[in-house]
Amino acid sequence: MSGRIVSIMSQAVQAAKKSGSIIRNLFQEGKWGIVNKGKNDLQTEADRSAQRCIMASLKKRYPKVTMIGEEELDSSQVPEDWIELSQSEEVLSTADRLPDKLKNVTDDQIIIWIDPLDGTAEYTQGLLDHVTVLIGVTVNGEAVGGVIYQPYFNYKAGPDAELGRTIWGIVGVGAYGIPQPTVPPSTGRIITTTRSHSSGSVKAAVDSCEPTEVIKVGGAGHKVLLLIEGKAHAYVFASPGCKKWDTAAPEAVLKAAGGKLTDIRGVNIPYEVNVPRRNSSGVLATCLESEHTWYLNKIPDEVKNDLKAD
Ligand SMILES: Nc1ncnc2c1ncn2[C@@H]1O[C@H](COP(=O)(O)O)[C@@H](OP(=O)(O)O)[C@H]1O
Ligand SMILES: [Mg+2]
Ligand SMILES: [Mg+2]
Ligand SMILES: [Mg+2]
Repeated sequence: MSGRIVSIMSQAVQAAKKSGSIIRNLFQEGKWGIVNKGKNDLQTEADRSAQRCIMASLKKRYPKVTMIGEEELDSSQVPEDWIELSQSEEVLSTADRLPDKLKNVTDDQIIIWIDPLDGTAEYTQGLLDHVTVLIGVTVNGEAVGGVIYQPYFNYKAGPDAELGRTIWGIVGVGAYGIPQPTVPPSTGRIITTTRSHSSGSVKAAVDSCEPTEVIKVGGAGHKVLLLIEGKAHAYVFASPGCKKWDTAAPEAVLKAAGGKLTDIRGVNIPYEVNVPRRNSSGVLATCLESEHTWYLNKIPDEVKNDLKAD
């Protein structure tokens, strides 16, 4: 089954774009449908509809692949025009560059992790460029492919601007959709972290890294985009709040771009089917793989010990 990963990724790119147009339509129509899932944890009609679009689309082509989405809902019945079966030519054209270990992968080795709307808190507050759609592809528990679609990219550029951009990557193939190769900011130590889910340990970990600037924004996808774009050096989140669907796609795209994402202790995040959904030991990501150890050594042991894996 050579090329399974490329095939899935090529449809995931298209499905992410389609779900982005559903998110924009719902926002324009003011259809909020907010449900409170827990403390500081909202779900909107856009979260639900985007997930149903992505799940139903990918399930149609890959019925045997395990798919895990953030929202608990049934995606078996969706409007016909939400089913996106097209494939991105750009992704397909990279098939001959796939590393050997990603060739001949079978459906039972793959999990697709879907965060239909990352940055929901910011979405409800009108901070629209913080929102991303995340589709991560993992093989044998390792993040290998990811799509980060930013539906409101360019939304401040005037009524004629084209909205949205797609960033995708496959480890060993490369990252696409960003204007230039990833390089960190040339000066300072710029750290990005949560805007809406802070805590004592989140703050302690950021402070220990001696930042010259802290960028507090919503969404795991958005924060990793800041790294890939060379706007921040590191993403530091010493909290158990992020889940596997928050990190799978960003981790893969960042790795494909030359960066690194692990938990706050430097341990790789596992993505096998039975793992707890929470990333209970936090997130530490850097623009460059080579800078990861520096940040890891700065995180206090108390913080590392407090954030034990489930
Ligand atoms: N304390 C917490 N409780 C619930 N979700 C949390 C959380 N901390 C982080 N998250 C989730 O992790 C993602 C990134 O968070 P943040 O923007 O604060 O960095 C968000 O995903 P969603 O918006 O997809 O739910 C958010 O809900
Ligand atoms: Mg959520
Ligand atoms: Mg999320
Ligand atoms: Mg979400």
